[in-house]
Amino acid sequence: MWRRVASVFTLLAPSRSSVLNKVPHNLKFLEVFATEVMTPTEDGVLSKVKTPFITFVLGGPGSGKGTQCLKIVESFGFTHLSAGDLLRKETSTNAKFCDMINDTIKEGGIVPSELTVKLIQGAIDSSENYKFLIDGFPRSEENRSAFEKITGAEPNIVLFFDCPEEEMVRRVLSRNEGRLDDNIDTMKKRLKTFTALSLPVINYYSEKGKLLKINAVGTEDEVFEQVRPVFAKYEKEIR
Ligand SMILES: Nc1ncnc2c1ncn2[C@@H]1O[C@H](COP(=O)(O)OP(=O)(O)O)[C@@H](O)[C@H]1O
Ligand SMILES: Nc1ccn([C@H]2C[C@H](O)[C@@H](COP(=O)(O)OP(=O)(O)O)O2)c(=O)n1
Ligand SMILES: [Mg+2]
Repeated sequence: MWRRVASVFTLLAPSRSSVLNKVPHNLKFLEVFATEVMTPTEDGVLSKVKTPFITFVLGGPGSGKGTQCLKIVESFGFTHLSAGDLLRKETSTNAKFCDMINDTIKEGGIVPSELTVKLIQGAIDSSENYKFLIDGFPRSEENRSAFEKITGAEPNIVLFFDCPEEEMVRRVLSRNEGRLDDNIDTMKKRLKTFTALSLPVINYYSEKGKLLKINAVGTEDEVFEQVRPVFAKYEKEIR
């Protein structure tokens, strides 16, 4: 019998009730790509459960992360969680943080990690899926360490969309989604933030051997032809 583990974040952090810590503590199951575990149900019967498969999707602003995530969802059935989308949604539902989030986004900064991790954790926990694309996160070492500390989890793989600055600027300025950060002043600040805070995270995963670098220049389909084999390789873990 298949069932999804109750909550991703209960798998590794026993003090919190979330899917990631339903599996024995410190097992580092995400690194060994285990996708099924035997877990006792309330009546004591052992049943197979799927463990989460987490992909971080990184790249500068306008590099095409969101666009490629939609294609990955279509082909491989992932749930797409964009940190930016979660924060923008929060501005319409949470009056307390609305101004802080909007100001940070407009200034090209990064929202305090605790809030972003909480939103990601909540979205994972309320999903029935077990495979997730976490898009635009972690964007700083602080983001990364907060995620690890709060959830006890690590990504299975990390995609990095590598795109020249001029191309990112061109794409952002013609994105036309009415976003308050899609203007040249914010974009300049975002590129500085990317270099100063996000590139170190990308280097961290590269050194760990988890980074899969994708050339983001080309048509959407051409870029996806580089992405597809990455997930095809993990077919056993994500089917
Ligand atoms: N390969 C591509 N070539 C040209 N334009 C693209 C490509 N991929 C995405 N875009 C466009 O560039 C803009 C930014 O893409 P998006 O997916 O929102 O990037 P990100 O999420 O990394 O900021 C969007 O208007 C999108 O339609
Ligand atoms: N981990 C994150 C992700 C996004 N944000 C904020 C700051 C970012 O500039 C905005 C927009 O992020 P989003 O991923 O939607 O932006 P792009 O798709 O890369 O253009 O949200 C954040 O503070 N922390
Ligand atoms: Mg995006």
